[in-house]
Amino acid sequence: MDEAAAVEARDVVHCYGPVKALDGLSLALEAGCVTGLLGPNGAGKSTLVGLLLGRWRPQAGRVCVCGQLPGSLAARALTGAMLQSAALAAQLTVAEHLRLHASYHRAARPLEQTLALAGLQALAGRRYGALSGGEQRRVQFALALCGRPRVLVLDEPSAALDAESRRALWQAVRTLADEGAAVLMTTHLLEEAEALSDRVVLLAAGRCLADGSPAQIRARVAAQSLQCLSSLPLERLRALPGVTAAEPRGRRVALRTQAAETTLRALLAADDTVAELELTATRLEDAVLDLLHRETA
Ligand SMILES: Nc1ncnc2c1ncn2[C@@H]1O[C@H](COP(=O)(O)OP(=O)(O)OP(=O)(O)O)[C@@H](O)[C@H]1O
Repeated sequence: MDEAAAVEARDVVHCYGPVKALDGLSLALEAGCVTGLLGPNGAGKSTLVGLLLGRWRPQAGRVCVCGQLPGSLAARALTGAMLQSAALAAQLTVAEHLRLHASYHRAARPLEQTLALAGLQALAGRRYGALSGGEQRRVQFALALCGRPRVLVLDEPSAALDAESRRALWQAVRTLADEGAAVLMTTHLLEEAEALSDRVVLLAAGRCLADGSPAQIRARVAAQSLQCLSSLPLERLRALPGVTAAEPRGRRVALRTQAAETTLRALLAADDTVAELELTATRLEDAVLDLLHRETA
């Protein structure tokens, strides 16, 4: 095992009856790095999170958290987690929850610092049950970070957060990584993964399909996106040279192309009504869709 890694999974296989959720997955997470864990529904992301938290053991392979067995007291003391749902006592206030949780940790963060990182200063005295869904998510985030974890697992942390809270959460996650935490974040928001992740791991069918910085993942798909108003039907657009996908985007159509200039020439030759033309570089979302498409093709 890699002693320097904050988390290491090696050759992990995990099955639920006949369903192979993880199929020989190996992954090491470094301190100070935010890793975005991406993948379609059923890819195995939550299974990996469950293994890191010691909820279950792999049927084959090994998982270590800071050299400890996941779920052990030592590993739990070093891990903070924000899962997709949490059952917290409705009658306790935000500050009471945080004080209680901090009391489990030897080097817990001061309450004011935790409140500030999660944007909860104004809500410290409010009962948890009287908070909105997004505010409750921020409390769950605060609980995950209050013990100064060396490994922070965030399972779809932005779900239910408004745009401003989401940006604030991203900033807080960045601060925690800069302090040295190894952060693993699952998300379906590729904009979030792109904005926040130092590294992106794309899972599909329990295996790693791609692993690299957002820029490296984008570079694996030498595609560009072309949007325009066109009178051609989608089938004609899909058949243009270089085009790998065509789909409606509001009034316009979005084409993904491997050869932008060639596609553009053919498009203009075939349709003299083309308007509102816009050519953009590949976003992480396009690259991920392309990689998944190639896998299933
Ligand atoms: N408790 C369970 N019993 C049986 N099968 C399960 C169980 N939990 C997960 N699975 C199956 O294991 C596979 C991986 O599921 P997992 O929840 O890890 O995926 P995921 O990537 O987290 O998906 P999502 O994005 O939908 O949350 C899926 O095929 C799922 O149906």
